Amino acid sequence: MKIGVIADDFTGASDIALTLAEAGMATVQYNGVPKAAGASSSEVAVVALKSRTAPVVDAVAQSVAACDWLLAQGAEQIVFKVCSTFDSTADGNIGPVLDALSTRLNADGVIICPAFPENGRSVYQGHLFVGDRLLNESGMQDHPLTPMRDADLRRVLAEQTPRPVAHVPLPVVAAGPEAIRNALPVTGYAIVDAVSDCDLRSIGRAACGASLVCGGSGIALGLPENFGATALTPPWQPITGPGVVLSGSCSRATRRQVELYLETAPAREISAEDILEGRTSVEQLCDWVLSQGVPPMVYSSADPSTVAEVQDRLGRERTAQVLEGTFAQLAARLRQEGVRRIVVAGGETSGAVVQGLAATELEIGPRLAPGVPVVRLVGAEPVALALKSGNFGAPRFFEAALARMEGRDV
Ligand SMILES: Nc1ncnc2c1ncn2[C@@H]1O[C@H](COP(=O)(O)OP(=O)(O)OP(=O)(O)O)[C@@H](O)[C@H]1O
Ligand SMILES: O=C(O)[C@@H](O)C(=O)CO
Repeated sequence: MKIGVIADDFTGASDIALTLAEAGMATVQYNGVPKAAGASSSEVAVVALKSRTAPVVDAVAQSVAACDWLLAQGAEQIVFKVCSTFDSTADGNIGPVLDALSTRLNADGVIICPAFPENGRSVYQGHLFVGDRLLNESGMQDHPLTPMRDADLRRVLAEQTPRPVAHVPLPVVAAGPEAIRNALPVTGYAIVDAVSDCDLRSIGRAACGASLVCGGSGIALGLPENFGATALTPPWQPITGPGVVLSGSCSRATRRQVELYLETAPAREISAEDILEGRTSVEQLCDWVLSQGVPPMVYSSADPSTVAEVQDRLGRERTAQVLEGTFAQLAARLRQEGVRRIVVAGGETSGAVVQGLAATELEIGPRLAPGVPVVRLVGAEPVALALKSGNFGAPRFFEAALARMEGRDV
């Protein structure tokens, strides 16, 4: 194996798996740290963790276990995949996980760059932008689990680690891989600016031979060339059968997608309180989904003020547990009942659904949108999944994804 990726959430895992698969590397996504050896034919293994919002000690333990497994499979380089909006809680988890991985891999001067220009994320003067807005004015300041209220990544990371955090500015990046390498500090980390894919390719070349790099999926754009890979479109065998959309994401892009899908398909909104007070159950939801013709949608997506009120009443963790648990159980039941196409919106929601489906391994198919591949849950009855990050995808993503799963375009 050439590249081993540790992803801090499940949509992020399929995002970077797509980048590496499109660059021509044989890529498999594992959900959680596998118990056995991986496929010997794969060049990239992406281990998807649900560690972004986990307590720090758990996030560190899971990440180090993933790293050890990847090293045991022969990984030559480890990538720590974080969100392109650098999502982290007040306690971390990016800094503490990076510290543990750096120690494990004896890495210093580690490149960190979450830029993903195709989806509007760029890093300039050490600050993260979403489109033309600073991160803390992009909507991410209201994220239900990881509100991002500072766009200066040097400061955000410095609060999470005792190690020094340096900065490699854009003019150095523009000067090419050698200039970037020369600008890396001898200890700690470097936030590296990037505003284009060309910058990311240079950064990838600069990372040739580095034991550890960290970023969004954009960080992987330039890495495959270091291993002699050439681009291709991952193949896809259509999967037909009943479909469903499960949306737990409250991000702006998802709320628009939900709004538009509501115009064309049957939908049921769920709330943590309805579930806790017995007004909604997994059984009822399952029966309702199965009785629809057009692939229906079950969603909890709500605006920031509704989310804040619910979290005040029930607590952030309890709300997340109840909603994610419902989506996970519902997905498992629906699969048993023959549902074969599942579109999931939201990273935490996707993690819960994939765990509910007990999916240990996913094959990466072609892109449905930048950062979102269609993936196949392998088995006697294969299931097509789309694990969509909250802010990714065009307004009519749900409909398009369900069609592409069965080999149609809309
Ligand atoms: N109606 C709701 N009320 C309160 N909280 C909610 C509601 N719906 C969802 N949430 C919370 O929002 C979280 C959504 O997180 P999720 O990671 O799935 O979406 P996202 O943050 O938009 O996606 P990504 O991480 O890919 O950007 C849920 O885990 C839950 O805690
Ligand atoms: O990098 C991103 O934005 C996504 O892959 C992701 O991790 C969102 O959860």
